[in-house]
Amino acid sequence: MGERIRELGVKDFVKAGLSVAEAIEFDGVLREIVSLCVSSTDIWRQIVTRRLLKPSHPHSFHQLVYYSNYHSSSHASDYADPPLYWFPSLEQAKISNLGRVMEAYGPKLFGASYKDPITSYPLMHKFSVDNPKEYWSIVLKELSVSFIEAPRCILDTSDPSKHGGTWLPGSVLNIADCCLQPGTHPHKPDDSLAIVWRDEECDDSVVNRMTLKQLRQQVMLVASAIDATFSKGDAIAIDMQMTVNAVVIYLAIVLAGCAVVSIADSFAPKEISSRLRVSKAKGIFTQDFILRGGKKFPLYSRVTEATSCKVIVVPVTGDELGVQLREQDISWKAFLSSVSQNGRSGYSPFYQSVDSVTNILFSSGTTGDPKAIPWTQLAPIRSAADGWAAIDIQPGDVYCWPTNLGWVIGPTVLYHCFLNGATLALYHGSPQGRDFGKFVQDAGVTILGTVPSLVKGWKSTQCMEGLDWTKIRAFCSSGETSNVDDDLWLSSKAYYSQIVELCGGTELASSYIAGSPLQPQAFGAFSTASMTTGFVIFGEDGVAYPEGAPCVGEVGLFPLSLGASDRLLNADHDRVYFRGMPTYKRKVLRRHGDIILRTVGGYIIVQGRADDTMNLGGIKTSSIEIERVCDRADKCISETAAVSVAPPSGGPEQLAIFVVLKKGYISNAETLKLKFSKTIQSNLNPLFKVSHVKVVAEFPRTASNKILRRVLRDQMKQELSVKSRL
Ligand SMILES: Nc1ncnc2c1ncn2[C@@H]1O[C@H](COP(=O)(O)OP(=O)(O)OP(=O)(O)O)[C@@H](O)[C@H]1O
Repeated sequence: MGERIRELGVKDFVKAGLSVAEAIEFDGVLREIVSLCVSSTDIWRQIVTRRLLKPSHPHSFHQLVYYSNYHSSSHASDYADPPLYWFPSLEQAKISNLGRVMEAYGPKLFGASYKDPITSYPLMHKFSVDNPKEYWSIVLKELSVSFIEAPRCILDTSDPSKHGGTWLPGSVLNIADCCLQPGTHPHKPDDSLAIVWRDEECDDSVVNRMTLKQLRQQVMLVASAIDATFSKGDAIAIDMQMTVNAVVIYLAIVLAGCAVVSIADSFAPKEISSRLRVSKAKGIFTQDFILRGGKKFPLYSRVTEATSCKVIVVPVTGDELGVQLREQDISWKAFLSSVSQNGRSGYSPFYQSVDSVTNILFSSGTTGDPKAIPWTQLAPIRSAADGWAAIDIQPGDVYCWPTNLGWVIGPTVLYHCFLNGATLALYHGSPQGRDFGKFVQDAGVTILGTVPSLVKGWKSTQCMEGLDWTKIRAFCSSGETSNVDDDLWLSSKAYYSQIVELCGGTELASSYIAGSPLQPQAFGAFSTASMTTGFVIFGEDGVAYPEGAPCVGEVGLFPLSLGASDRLLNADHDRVYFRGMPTYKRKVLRRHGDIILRTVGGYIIVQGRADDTMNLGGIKTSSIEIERVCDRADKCISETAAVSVAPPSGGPEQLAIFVVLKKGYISNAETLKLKFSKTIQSNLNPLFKVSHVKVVAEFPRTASNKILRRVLRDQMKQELSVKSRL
């Protein structure tokens, strides 16, 4: 293991971009480390613990060290554990949220079996799955959640038709009020910072700040205005950038006992219209324009094309609107001025049962039409608990995740912050350029959330070079499979901070697999099922593989889950998530549709969606497995998408690979076909044959940037059928 790193010398380091003096110094320390360590993992652990690799070093140098160290351990077997890049320290583990709770409760719960938060993590996880009532009664005390009427119990399983269980029955609360009230545990005084933000094109000005008290006052004012215009229970949409105003409006709608309809600001009128129709929205908050990358894009006009219902229009900059309004619509300023003097002095939150709907979200639609998923007040609690355990969000953290309230991450981030006492950091502009990175630096962001395509862009344009991101103690990544090399780049920007992978679903209000601050981490892999989540991996026969066994198959979630959906507005919930699923220990499993691989050491790698699985010559494989090796087949490749298609004349499925080239590179399908064949045959399976390669300018994606492989598959099918008719 790691023999390649033992062969590296000063010359190699200089070639990878270090100065001679730096290279000599690095070589000296590396030689000492290598002579002391037996395994690649130990070598890497020493390198990162001693902070030998610096954010200022060129990426080529980071690559040289990482890949030389882990070279021979890759592809050792299909189920080998992935290389580790991050390791928890016992000291840190003990002050993490979950570690602290484990130190307090561990000896009582597990007796002499309890050792410490790292060693005993598997025990604690199992406990949370087997005893969700006890786990939740501990965690609820850690979150900023208070009930006006306490729940009768944590979980009631007496109704067999409710596969997911009845959680916190009888309880009454207002979850937005929980976000806005000060508290001592978590530490959330009135003068703590609730939001910090910066407008685009104000990159040299100080970061704006809003305390919890100021946020509460603003939210109450908007909630009073909502009361004056709408009725309790109304669905009210938000189609805006994720600005401070959007966050205030979101919380105000919930505080007023209405339901937010989340619509991403990138949608076309048709998509806006269908979301408003499905949710029966009574009104919509929007902006006159969107400001992104210095350009203004119309938004109000898109919304009016979609609906005749009342639109409340927030100006993108300043106080005045840049558009003429329809008769039924109203400006933000006029809307706020509808509040009487009385209404300005305070507001009584609308307390309602825990299962009332607070938000209607839409899944991204990679497998079909987007599903309209109602979030009750349980979903925010679940989201916050997930962030508490997996991301270890704490008071004092400054948490930034560029997204939109129309994607599950949007509302998730709000609850992550406000129910855990962290500060939300918002950049009012595009996250793709250096300006965003400067905001991250200036705001002192400690947790930065990402999606893989964003990281790919930052790395390839090198726009973040020279910025100081070393306050970041954890990155997060979600939405799509991340790319190992992009993550190597990202993590290196903060001396190899952890990247917490999260994979879940809008309908779960959480992740089902995640990283953990209590376990060593590997790029692009998950180290655990999220707390309280149990699952099995089952084969095509529907039979579950033994617990913990290395295997690959479809995931089936244990059905009991606080915060997971129990209804859909535009589809049959039972049919979508339960019908036709295998049972395990006499309980029907919940469908999630992901194909996952479990390694010998229990790491999990997402292989894609069940519908993206292909059968190549009788061997089942997944798109993502193929793309992982093809992405690295040549320097000219930006990304690849693999699909399989049945030829028009019938017969076995054929493998087709779509390629997007890096800017400024050229290549042709034939050359790439040879390269892909070679790398697939040597890294995956000598029997896999690449039948078609197509270079395209970009991939079709969902509005949230997920590759639509079903569209590529249809496109290839069509091309093949045209060819066969010629
Ligand atoms: N970190 C991640 N790594 C790999 N895949 C991920 C990750 N995060 C999310 N995903 C993928 O996204 C899915 C969840 O996305 P979402 O809830 O928007 O539903 P969707 O499946 O894309 O949409 P629809 O249900 O409408 O088809 C996961 O099941 C998984 O396939």
